[in-house]
Amino acid sequence: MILVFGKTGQVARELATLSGDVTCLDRAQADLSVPGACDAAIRAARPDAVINAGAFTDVDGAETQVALATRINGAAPGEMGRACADLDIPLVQISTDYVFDGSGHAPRLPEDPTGPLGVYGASKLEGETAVSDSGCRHAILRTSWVFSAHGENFVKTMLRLGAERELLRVVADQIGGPTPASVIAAACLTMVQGLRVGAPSGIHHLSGRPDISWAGFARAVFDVAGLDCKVEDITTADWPTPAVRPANSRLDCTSLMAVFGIARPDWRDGLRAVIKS
Ligand SMILES: NC(=O)C1=CN([C@@H]2O[C@H](COP(=O)(O)OP(=O)(O)OC[C@H]3O[C@@H](n4cnc5c(N)ncnc54)[C@H](OP(=O)(O)O)[C@@H]3O)[C@@H](O)[C@H]2O)C=CC1
Ligand SMILES: Cc1cn([C@H]2C[C@H](O)[C@@H](COP(=O)(O)OP(=O)(O)O[C@H]3O[C@@H](C)C(=O)[C@@H](O)[C@H]3O)O2)c(=O)[nH]c1=O
Repeated sequence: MILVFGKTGQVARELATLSGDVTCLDRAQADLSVPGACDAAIRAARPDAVINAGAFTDVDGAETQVALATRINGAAPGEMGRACADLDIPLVQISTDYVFDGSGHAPRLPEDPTGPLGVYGASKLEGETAVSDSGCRHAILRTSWVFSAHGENFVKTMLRLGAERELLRVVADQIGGPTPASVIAAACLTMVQGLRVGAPSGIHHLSGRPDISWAGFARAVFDVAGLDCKVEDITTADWPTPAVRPANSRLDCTSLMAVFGIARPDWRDGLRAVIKS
């Protein structure tokens, strides 16, 4: 059995759909903000592997809830890692493109220098380090711009706003790869299997192709949904937010193919499926 944290989230919901071998825990069963809760949950469940799909994902909210975001995204994964090391089971930790500073135009490799611009990214980077330092067999999967039919995401925001308005202003100078939650869930399961049969611990990237701006992604959403809403390209400076987002979120995903045989998905397929559902 694979134990999954973050039951109500986008990725965990897809994990539960994909596999009958997962047990997902919600906040009431394991509160990631409470020291000891993850350790106790793992020891009680005695799983064969753990996937952490739980996180504080409110990027702007993290700027003012620093301690809580850091506890959930930084300390809790470390606690999971230490429990997994003790029980000799693998851990898959999901992380984010927001650990990078967004400079330049080249796709980031897993080993490239990090430099988070905000609290969310910094807290997720702390989680990565804590998992790496825990001594467990692990895979850290950095992904980006996650969307699904459930929960909070950019696609659902665009569908809501696009149905109400004729024109939306959307930033065109932040570039990244939208990624279906279902693809991330499938990748997590593949990585668990790989780690169980000896794949090396490490960090990998997974994002949908082709890379695009948020404005371009919004246009694709309206196109697929048949919504008559225009998109005006704006700059990051035109859309001030509490947290600074990276301009270049391109991820180089080749190591995921090399180690686990997982290819970059075309996000347009996922978008059609999500909007249809
Ligand atoms: N969303 C995105 O665009 C991206 C996400 N990621 C990463 O992917 C992973 C999955 O993200 P996604 O599925 O979108 O996440 P969601 O925001 O959809 O879900 C987050 C989950 O974490 C849970 N959670 C939050 N706080 C706590 C807590 N204190 N105790 C227990 N559970 C808690 C939430 O529970 P509740 O419903 O109770 O709040 C929810 O189940 C995360 O690690 C995230 O950082 C990476 C890149 C992009
Ligand atoms: C709603 C809206 C947003 N925007 C901009 C703001 C921002 O720069 C960009 C994306 O907005 P959001 O706030 O939805 O996205 P954001 O919460 O920043 O998404 C991030 O979430 C975390 C969890 C991650 O890990 C990242 O990979 C990424 O997916 O779009 C517009 O320009 N116009 C709009 O109408």
